[in-house]
Amino acid sequence: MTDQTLIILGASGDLTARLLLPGLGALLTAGHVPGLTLIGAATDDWDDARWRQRVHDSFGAHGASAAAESAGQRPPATYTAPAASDVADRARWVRTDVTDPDDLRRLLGEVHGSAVIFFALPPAVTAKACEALLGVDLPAGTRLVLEKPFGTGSASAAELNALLSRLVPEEQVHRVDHFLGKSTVLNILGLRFANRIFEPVLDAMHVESVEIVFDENLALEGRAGYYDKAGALADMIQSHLLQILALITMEAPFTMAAAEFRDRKADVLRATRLWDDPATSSLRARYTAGDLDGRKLPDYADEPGVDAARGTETLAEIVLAVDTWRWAGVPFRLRSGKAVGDSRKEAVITFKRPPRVPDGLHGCDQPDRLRIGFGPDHLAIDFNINGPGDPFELDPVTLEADFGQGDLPPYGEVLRGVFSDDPTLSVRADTAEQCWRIVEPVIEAWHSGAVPLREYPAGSSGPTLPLPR
Ligand SMILES: O=C1O[C@H](COP(=O)(O)O)[C@@H](O)[C@H](O)[C@H]1O
Repeated sequence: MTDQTLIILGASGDLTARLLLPGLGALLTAGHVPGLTLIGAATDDWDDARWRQRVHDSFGAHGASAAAESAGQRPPATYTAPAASDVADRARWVRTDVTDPDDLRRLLGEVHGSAVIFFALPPAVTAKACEALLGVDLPAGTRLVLEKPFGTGSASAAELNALLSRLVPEEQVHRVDHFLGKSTVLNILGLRFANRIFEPVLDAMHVESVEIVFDENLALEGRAGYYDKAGALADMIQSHLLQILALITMEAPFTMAAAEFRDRKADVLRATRLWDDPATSSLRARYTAGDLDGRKLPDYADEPGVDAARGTETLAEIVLAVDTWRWAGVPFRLRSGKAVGDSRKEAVITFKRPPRVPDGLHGCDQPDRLRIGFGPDHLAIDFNINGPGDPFELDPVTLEADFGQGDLPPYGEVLRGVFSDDPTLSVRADTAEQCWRIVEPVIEAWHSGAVPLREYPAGSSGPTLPLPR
């Protein structure tokens, strides 16, 4: 493998310390990316020593634990293996205005081997940095890695895509969605396409509804600068939860080659739309002061850095239709909230009732369900059997299995794809635009005030929408 240089633009930020560097540390510790040089770049007046300390800290046990725990995984002891320490010891800080072509040219002069440029920047700055890069010769094979949110709507995503296509070929653009690096999310593929049991009943004939829920008991956690501009819809649904929907609904690719896998995901997202009017198919709400796990949380509007007038939602829910032969008529509820008391992170496929239960079998009307947990990672099947006691009295049972954990935390998995030039787990240009297209009627209705901003006390379960029948 040739030497590579990872340049992080916006390297002094929270994303770099909290997720990116721990993921990188895990990857290096697992023996990937030999010969890596790491360069941090931002306008901050840091030096190599300060950056190296940041890298060491994030590679160390604390950062590693945070990354692993947020992935619902058991934290490994440490990521400061010699290979990771060595990269941290040699890391360089290059003070850079990422919107200035001269600065970027100087920065790229430091590249050893091929370059990976990670934009750990807000969307507007990312676009400016890409424009500045148009005036710079990029080393052959340069990969560009972009974080969510990718644009702020389908038009700005299309503009950014057009800009990126002038810099490098699409296969060298990696739009990161770290949920695609979660082992439990990727397990959906094995569950669906490597078994005979489930796939034949995953369709509109057998499935009543599908829920994809990511309710967290985390609140704002000091991220107002980013979150207050994004909100729950863009932060979680437009990005991560639509990727999960694509994995649950896509047709089987012939091979796992990036092009085929991404084609199948794109097919199904193109067929996805809001179920009905945003007034009935979307919900937005914001937490007010409350108690959560013994912590007193302030009203979201009083959190430091929040602009209450912006009306940002901390809980969003939408109901979608997937207009394919397989799924037409099945409602998909996508929901995510912050500061929710009952932390629930799962996809639940609820099956229709059996066409007829024989007279004389009685006592239980629980529908069959397949539940895929995203933290902790597990799989459960709820169904009815005769059970103990009266042999004609039905009882609900649950078969459960814990998914084995992946070797790497989600950011490590995604970065592995970037460094090995494999875009399978990255979001393709057309898909990024489709994901905005799907939520745009909701955004417009929310902006026009057609859907009121509801409230829920922090620590409560928050409001929900009735599912269409
Ligand atoms: O990208 C994000 O994801 C996290 C949830 O993912 P996890 O891997 O940390 O469980 C979410 O808390 C955050 O708001 C969002 O930006």
